[in-house]
Formats: sequence, structure tokens, C-alpha cells
Amino acid sequence: MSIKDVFNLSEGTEVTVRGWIYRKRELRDKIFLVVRDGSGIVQAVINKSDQDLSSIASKLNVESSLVLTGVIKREPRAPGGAEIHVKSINWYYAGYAFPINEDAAKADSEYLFDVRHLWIRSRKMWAVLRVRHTVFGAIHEFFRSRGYYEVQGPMFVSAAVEGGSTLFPVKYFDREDVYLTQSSQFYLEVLIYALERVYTIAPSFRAEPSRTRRHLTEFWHAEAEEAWLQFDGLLNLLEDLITYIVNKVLEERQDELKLLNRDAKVLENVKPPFQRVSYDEAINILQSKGVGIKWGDDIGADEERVLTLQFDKPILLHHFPEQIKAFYHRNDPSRPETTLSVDVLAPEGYGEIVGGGERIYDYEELISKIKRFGLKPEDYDWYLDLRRYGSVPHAGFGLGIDRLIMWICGLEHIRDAVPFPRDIRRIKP
Ligand SMILES: NC(=O)C[C@H]([NH3+])C(=O)NS(=O)(=O)OC[C@H]1O[C@@H](n2cnc3c(N)ncnc32)[C@H](O)[C@@H]1O
Ligand SMILES: [Mg+2]
Repeated sequence: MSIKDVFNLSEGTEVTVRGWIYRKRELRDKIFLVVRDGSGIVQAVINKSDQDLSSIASKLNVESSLVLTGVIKREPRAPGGAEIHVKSINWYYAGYAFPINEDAAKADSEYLFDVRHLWIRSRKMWAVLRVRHTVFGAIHEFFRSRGYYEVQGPMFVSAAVEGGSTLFPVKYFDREDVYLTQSSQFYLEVLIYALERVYTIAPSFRAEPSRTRRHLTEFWHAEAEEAWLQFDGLLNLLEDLITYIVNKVLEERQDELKLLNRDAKVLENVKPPFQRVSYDEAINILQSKGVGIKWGDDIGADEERVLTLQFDKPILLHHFPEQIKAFYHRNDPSRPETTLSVDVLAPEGYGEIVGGGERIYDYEELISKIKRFGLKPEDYDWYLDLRRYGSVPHAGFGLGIDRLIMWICGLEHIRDAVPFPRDIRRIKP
């Protein structure tokens, strides 16, 4: 039986659970073992009057694996309000003294990243991993229930989508022009001409030199693209997607959010319409808050933080000046110096979790912008073909899943949202 089922059974029931010792405490007359499995934890009590049992329990360590049988007793002081009074223990592996103890857990956080392969067993990571599971499942459900087809782009690519400065070159046999994908977007733009509406969940790679609280060198990216979709439809789609995901987490992961001390009030407030703020309005708000910014400047993490603290809902920040966004963004015909682009900013200072917009679908417009941006049309030969043959208005976006999970769980650093985070200094475990 899994540990979480123990709490649904009545007092006096005999149960057998299996798992690992999470905490161990020896008192004068008792030994308390907190046992964990994939579903949760339960306290087990051994009376020292039972010589055989207590001699077994004494030699076990934190993380020793075992199967124990005992009788349920209500105990308000125990986690979950019940405990198991142990009758027998079958242990599999006494193990060595576990290197992560209470002090280590409070020690230098880099140490906890060095032993992430063991720290992954902590209650905090257990909760984050279960929220992560729900988020990935919700993304699949959302798109599949709306007729989007799941597709896959390649990981080895030949061109930048989001600028050459964060491309990871790959040693690819004798070639020097191969990179890890920054975004599957261009391939989704190919696939809409076959399936009309597509999505993918895949890793993306960015050679980010800075170690910030929201950048990784490898991150999980949910991207979607849809033929005929235009700007207002894109904004509504983003609101519906993020609301759907947050609601799923609220529905399935209340215990985990509590364990993470996450105040779910903000999450309960996530529903359409989000706060729609144009770039122009954002510049005015920031200037009124004393931020030294002028029209045409990029809005970075610090400025996003100021903006998100003005509202208690996600923000759809739209119509960025063309020079701030990638070449493929379609210029707004009514204000060509701006683009039909949108970033979604998560509240509470978390900032950008989504980037997207309408794409240029006219061949001449795209090739002239590629040149105007100092790029080489030959680097985008097959991408331009999509505008030569059957081009249609279309839009899409990329959701940074790790950043979304960081916000939903109320985490300090994106590295806590990922089982095995990668940044400029970390490539193991
Ligand atoms: N299909 C598309 O339209 C996506 C588009 N080509 C794209 O990659 N946009 S983005 O660069 O803003 O990245 C999208 C999101 O991807 C996340 N992102 C982007 N870069 C990172 C890094 N380095 N670490 C973690 N998360 C990252 C972040 O939430 C961004 O909003
Ligand atoms: Mg972006």
C-alpha cells in the first residue's frame, strides 16, 4: 500500500508500507522513523521494550530502504495525524550515513546542487516535481483538447531564431555551422501548413553567460503555432492556456503548494482577462515610478519587476518596438515602428514567462526586414520558402515551463524548478 492511503484507514488497521527512512529520532524509550515513499511520509514508532525491533531500527540510517508492518494509531502530533506502531521491519539496505543532514540542508546551496542526485529526495523537491508533472500534463491536455497536434522539431539546427549571441555551437562531425536549437518555432511554422495548429514540448538551449534567478542554459519550452491566428486570438489563447494550467495545479496540488508555503491567493486570481499593457503604457508607468527608461529601450527583469508589482494578475505586455524583438515579428500596419508582439509577465516580480506574436507572412516584407536587421537571407532560405509557397497569416508563442513552475511554486530561483538544472557553471549531476 502507498503511504498516502494509510491516512484514509481507521485506527487499529494493520498495514504494510515500503520506502526509505526520511528522518530518524531516538529517545530514551522509543525510536521514531519518518518513512517516505513516492506518495508521502508517515511516522513509525518502535518501542525500545521490543529488543529485536529496536536493535534493527538502531542500525538503520536515513535513506535506508525497508518494508515495515504495524498498526495505525491516531496521533495529532504526527505528520498527517496518524502513525504506525511497528510490529516488524524487513530492511533492504542499511546504507552509509546520508551526507545531507539538517545542517547541510541549511548550508551553502551550491552543495545541495552538487548532491542534487540525493537532494531530489527532499520534501521540497518532491513537491516541485509533482507540480511539474501536473503542469506538463495540463499543457498536453489543453492543446490536445483544442485540436492542436503534438509535433517535434530537431535539436541540431543551422540558424538562430533568437539571435546569434546565445547560440550553442555543436561539434558536428567536420561541420562548424551546427547549433543546439534555441526554439522550435521555425519548424512549427513549417508544420502549420500540414496540420494548421501544432504544439511541442521540448528542451531549448541558450548560451547564457549570466547566472540570473531565471535563466538556464537548457530549459523546457512549450511552443505553439497556428495558421490564420491573429493578434487578438493569440492574446486570448495565452490567457486560456495559463489559466488552465494554474487551475489544474490548484485542483491537484494543494498539499504540495502548502508544503512549499506557497500562498495560493495570487494563483486563484489567475483568470481572463489578464492585465493588457502596451509597451507605450509600460514606459509611462515605469517613468512615473522613477525608472530611468525611454521609448525604444528594452524592458528587462528589473523593469518587469516594477510593472508586475502594479497588478495582481499576469500582464500581457504587447506592441514592442521592432528593434527590441526578433526579425520575424510582424510590424503593426497601423504603427509600423511597433510589432504585433506579446510577452506574458507573471505577477509578484517573476516577469517574463512567455514570448510570442504574429509572424511576418509576406515574402517581400520578411526578406527586406532580414536585410534591414543585418542578417543574411541565405541563412533563412527554407524559412523564406514558407512565404513563397502558400503563406498565410499566423501567430505563435513560446512558454518557458521552468519559469512558469518557478512562479506557480513561489520559488526563489529557476534552478529549484528543474530536477537537474544547467547553467554556465553546472553540467552535473
Ligand atoms: N515559439 C516562439 O514564438 C518562441 C520564441 N521563438 C522564443 O524563443 N521567444 S523567447 O526567446 O522569448 O523565449 C520564450 C520563453 O522561453 C523562456 N526562456 C527563454 N530563455 C530562457 C532561459 N535562458 N532560461 C529559462 N527560460 C528561458 C522564457 O519564459 C521566454 O518567455
Ligand atoms: Mg522573450
